[in-house]
Amino acid sequence: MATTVMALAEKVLERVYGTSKSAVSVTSGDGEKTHRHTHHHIHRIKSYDDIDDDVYYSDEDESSLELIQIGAERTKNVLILMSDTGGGHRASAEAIRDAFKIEFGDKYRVIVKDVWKEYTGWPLNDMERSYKFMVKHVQLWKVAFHSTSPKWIHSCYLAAIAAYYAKEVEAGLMEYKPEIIISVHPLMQHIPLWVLKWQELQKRVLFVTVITDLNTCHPTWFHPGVNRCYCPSQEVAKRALFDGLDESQVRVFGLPVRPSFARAVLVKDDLRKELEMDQDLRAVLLMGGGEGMGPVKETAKALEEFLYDKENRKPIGQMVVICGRNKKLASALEAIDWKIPVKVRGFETQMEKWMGACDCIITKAGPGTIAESLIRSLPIILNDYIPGQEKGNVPYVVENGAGVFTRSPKETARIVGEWFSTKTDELEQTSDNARKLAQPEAVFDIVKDIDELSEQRGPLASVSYNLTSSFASLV
Ligand SMILES: CCCCCCCC/C=C\CCCCCCCC(=O)OC[C@H](CO[C@@H]1O[C@H](CO)[C@H](O)[C@H](O)[C@H]1O)OC(=O)CCCCCCC/C=C\CCCCCCCC
Ligand SMILES: O=c1ccn([C@@H]2O[C@H](COP(=O)(O)OP(=O)(O)O)[C@@H](O)[C@H]2O)c(=O)[nH]1
Repeated sequence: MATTVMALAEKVLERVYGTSKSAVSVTSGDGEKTHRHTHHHIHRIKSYDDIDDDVYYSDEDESSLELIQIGAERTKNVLILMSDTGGGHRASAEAIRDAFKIEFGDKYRVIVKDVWKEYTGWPLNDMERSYKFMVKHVQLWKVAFHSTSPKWIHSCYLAAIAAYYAKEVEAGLMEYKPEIIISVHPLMQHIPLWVLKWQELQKRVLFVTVITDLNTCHPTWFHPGVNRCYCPSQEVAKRALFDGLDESQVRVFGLPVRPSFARAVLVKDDLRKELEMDQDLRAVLLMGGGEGMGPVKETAKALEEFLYDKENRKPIGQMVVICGRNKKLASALEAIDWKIPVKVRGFETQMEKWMGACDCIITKAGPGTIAESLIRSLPIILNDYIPGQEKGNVPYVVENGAGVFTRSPKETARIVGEWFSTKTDELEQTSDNARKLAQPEAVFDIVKDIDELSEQRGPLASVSYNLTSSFASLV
């Protein structure tokens, strides 16, 4: 069934492209090629057969058109496809970009893009809002996640979308002339790969997927047409093999976390001074992903009770609450007159510092936050998860002894209270287990493997966009 649908999808694309491929680009009055965005910006770009070996154009920030002079060793373009559905995909994309820079300097030019948002129309360009709505109405997300799991169902949806937007996606991909495309999002395999296939670029452009879910990920992550599929855990690798990927395509290095987490040496005492926290009291970090989701307020109130020694009228711990983009939550918490030292913060850009300054963390089961906490050896209390992709993160943490799961704010606060008083040994042991599970080098292993793959393809000259039959024939 799935094969039939894939074949149908290809037919749809064939229809879309047909024989006349002139709709993507138009020729301006002066004879130069121009290229039209769905945003109605018109960018002047060179067609690929116009590109000579020494010079190419880049308009990375959309406003400036810069001319890049290239020496003997040309910089390779890497395009990372992501979407801001949750905070994790962007964090992983930025981690990969930073690791490329650290490992290879100017050898690669890395661009992080939400091609759906920038180039297509509804509903793809509005995924963030739709996703937020769906996870708020959690049953709706559960049905959408599970009902789209069979390959033939999601292939149908994606083929329908491709029929509308393949050309726009193509324009988005081609604008950056990538030699390497990295997808860090479950819905960014199929359509880009179809586009590459139809442009006969599949053999020249390296396409890899970096999965950012630790266990029960959606099957759209797995596409047999990729050069590599980087899985963060053995559980995900098993699913990839089960879904038809070959062992040679699969690598398990861990979830990519920003180098500022992986490589920085941070001293707790210094961090507490810098962040103006109490120097002596143990500290708990409370958060709910990039959007500040889950029972954060209730848990903060319960923690206040359990971290206050009523007999001696003094706190036994302090608390940091990071609300992410949830401004309503931040202002509600700021208005409270706390009995213990509390820091309420909005969206923080230096999470590694706040994590480094604390002794344990309470969070929903977001994979990014979990991987970062493990690197900082933080015992984890998971207090919520999004059905589907985050469900499997709970056993991943609990069965490895790196934390516990409870939905009850009171129970959560009781555990923290004990960790900070009578059960400090348990806190230490859980912290050790967390450290053992951490994979701080994952992001570097991933970029090194991509570099190796790209080197195996030979010098860039042979990969350059010297196209005669494919995209060049569009313009
Ligand atoms: C009775 C039948 C009803 C069927 C209704 C189905 C209608 C289809 C509508 C929606 C499609 C739902 C897609 C499900 C596939 C999702 C794959 C997945 O795992 O997505 C996860 C990401 C979010 O990333 C996760 O975020 C987490 C934190 O929040 C965490 O960080 C984790 O690591 C991340 O992986 O979700 C998305 O990006 C989904 C966005 C869906 C928005 C839906 C809006 C509609 C827009 C376009 C329709 C696209 C339809 C394509 C369908 C393809 C089928 C898969
Ligand atoms: O104020 C904040 C809150 C969260 N994050 C980061 O956002 C990501 C959240 O990803 P996760 O997968 O945990 O959950 P999501 O937000 O995708 O649901 C992690 O890298 C966090 O460190 C951040 O940088 N600043």
